[in-house]
Amino acid sequence: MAPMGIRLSPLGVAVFCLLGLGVLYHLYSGFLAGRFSLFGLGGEPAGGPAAAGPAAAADGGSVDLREMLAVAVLAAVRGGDEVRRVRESNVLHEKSKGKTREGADDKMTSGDVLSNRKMFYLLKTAFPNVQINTEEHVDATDQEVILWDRKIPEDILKEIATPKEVPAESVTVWIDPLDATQEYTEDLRKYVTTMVCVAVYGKPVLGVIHKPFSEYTAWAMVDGGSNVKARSSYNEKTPRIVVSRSHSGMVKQVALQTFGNQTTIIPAGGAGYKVLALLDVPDKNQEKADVYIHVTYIKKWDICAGNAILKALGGHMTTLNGEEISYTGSDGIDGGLLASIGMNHQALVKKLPDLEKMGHK
Ligand SMILES: Nc1ncnc2c1ncn2[C@@H]1O[C@H](COP(=O)(O)O)[C@@H](OP(=O)(O)O)[C@H]1O
Ligand SMILES: [Mg+2]
Repeated sequence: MAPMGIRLSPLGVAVFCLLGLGVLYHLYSGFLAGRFSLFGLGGEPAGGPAAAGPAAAADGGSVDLREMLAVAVLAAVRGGDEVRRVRESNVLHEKSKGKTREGADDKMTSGDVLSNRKMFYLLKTAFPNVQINTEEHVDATDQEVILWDRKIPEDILKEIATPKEVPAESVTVWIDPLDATQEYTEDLRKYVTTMVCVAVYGKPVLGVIHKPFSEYTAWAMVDGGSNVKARSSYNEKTPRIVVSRSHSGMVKQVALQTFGNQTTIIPAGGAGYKVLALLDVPDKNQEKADVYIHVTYIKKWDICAGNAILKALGGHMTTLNGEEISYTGSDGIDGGLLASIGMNHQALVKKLPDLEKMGHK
């Protein structure tokens, strides 16, 4: 006989244990589902978001995209301060990193290097577990610990009410510390931008384009919010086409062949500037265009932020064949670029001539 008359019924113990396990399971699965809800980003690894969540939690933890946006804006502005300071000093220390495939000088200045240092270390210190790809070399012996005060600006909080958590290992950040370096060396300041992009599973999700000489910043998050919008109308029939002024290749021939001789071509520097030309940007130095076309090789840090912003606003940036661009893996893309908003993008793709037949490649 049990002492004090307490007898444990085996059935009671079993029911109690089962109930306990049920409560634990409920708490655990609910917690993870909330933490890693990917708010319609798609592109999760095989097995879906349920597979992504626990695996990622065990590895690099999660990051909040709303916080990443706050730091990305700060990084673009701080990098831009360096870009402006160097330009105003008139001591650019301009040099060539080599040649592009087409034989143009691939330039770099102190503006690129110092902006890169600020932008990279701000993002890396705030988010040590995410992959960051940047245009310029990061000097590990010249580190700068720049702490983020963890404040999310009001305009971001107003647009994006809740945190957006994703697994840290799903994220790739792309930094362009100085877009339009060629034009920067020519003192064509309006074309210059600093850019940050965050891709999740290779899809561009948030983008920041900052103009250091106008102190204007555009940002947007797919399924989140933005501080910039599309214009109310675009000319689809005879569009104004913005193209590269220093890496043009056959772009003018392509544009005229596609849209006819009545089409206006606007040569401009910087991929960031050219994406802003498609949007409603309150900057008197910003030209306006209906379509952005690029035909030569281009790097992902040049285009990711613009791609994310266009996507967030309902526009498109694809290769000239209409293929989506994946922002993981290699640094560059070969298939050219077509960017549009407020028009039928696939119809534009169909109109474009076959570049291979035009002898582009
Ligand atoms: N064929 C090419 N090869 C390498 N980089 C290219 C390129 N065409 C454009 N780019 C880069 O893409 C950005 C926009 O180019 P563009 O002003 O000609 O439209 C510039 O970035 P950076 O200024 O950051 O180097 C430029 O160097
Ligand atoms: Mg650059």
